[in-house]
Amino acid sequence: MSGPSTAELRAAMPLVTVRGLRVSYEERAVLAGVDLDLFPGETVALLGASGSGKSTLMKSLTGFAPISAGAVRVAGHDVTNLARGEMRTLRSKTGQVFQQFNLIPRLSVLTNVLTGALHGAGAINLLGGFSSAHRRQALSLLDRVGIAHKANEPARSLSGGQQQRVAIARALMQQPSIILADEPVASLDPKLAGTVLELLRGIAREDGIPVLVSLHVLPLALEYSDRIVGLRHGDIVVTGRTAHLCSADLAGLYTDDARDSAPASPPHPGSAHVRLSV
Ligand SMILES: Nc1ncnc2c1ncn2[C@@H]1O[C@H](COP(=O)(O)OP(=O)(O)OP(=O)(O)O)[C@@H](O)[C@H]1O
Repeated sequence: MSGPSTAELRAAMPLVTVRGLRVSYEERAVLAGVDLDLFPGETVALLGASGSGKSTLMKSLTGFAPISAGAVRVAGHDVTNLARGEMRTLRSKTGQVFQQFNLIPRLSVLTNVLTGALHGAGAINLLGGFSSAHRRQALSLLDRVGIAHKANEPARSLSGGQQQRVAIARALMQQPSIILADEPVASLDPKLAGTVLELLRGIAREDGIPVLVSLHVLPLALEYSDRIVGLRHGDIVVTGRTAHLCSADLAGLYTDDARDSAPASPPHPGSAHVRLSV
């Protein structure tokens, strides 16, 4: 199945709009004025060396980073100015997938998926347990990620790749408007990594939601994303359709330099400052 065309992506309204985002920790700028749009149905790979600001950018989308300047809108919410109670709504719409899966090991696979419904809060009666509708939904999601046969096994008995599928099903239980996956395959071997990224990309397309996935392995980004955004010292220095980029365009993200860890603005002369049209 082919991905959304450029025209289709452009026609759609971005679900995420970030403009001039600055995040500082103890007066040290970690994001130095980042602009980003995420469109429905696309998988965007976020690349950059360790400490370049990938996780901070993701945290900024859910209000977990100390934003000092700029505008961040996610699914209609102004993250820099959330009304009372809006933070919970925003986070309930944001499916998150992590490197270490973050499952509850002793609980069954099915129960782990059901915990995704807790983000919706009110609908769940914790004392009474989950509704049969939620159970049916969770089972159907486990089927979708190819792991329904493990529903009653404790999560700890699953392999890493299987656990990440459970974590993805849990994220889908939230009926998310967006999925943020922070190094979701860093603990998996390359073959499993590919299948998990293929799954995420399929979800983006089928459900028409953006998936933002941070990765450390260039070939995986080049194979499993529609668009690439490369951070260097808190600044986006490479961005473009994946089909228009190659490893050489991205190498500058990882070159050493003599800088301290403060963000570069303007970028270091040796860095790739590539902007390709979407
Ligand atoms: N809570 C915090 N307090 C102080 N500094 C922080 C905090 N969180 C992140 N930083 C700093 O911000 C910079 C960017 O961190 P971030 O985790 O966003 O990088 P990253 O690109 O995701 O790195 P990695 O690939 O290693 O996960 C780093 O220098 C980090 O030390």
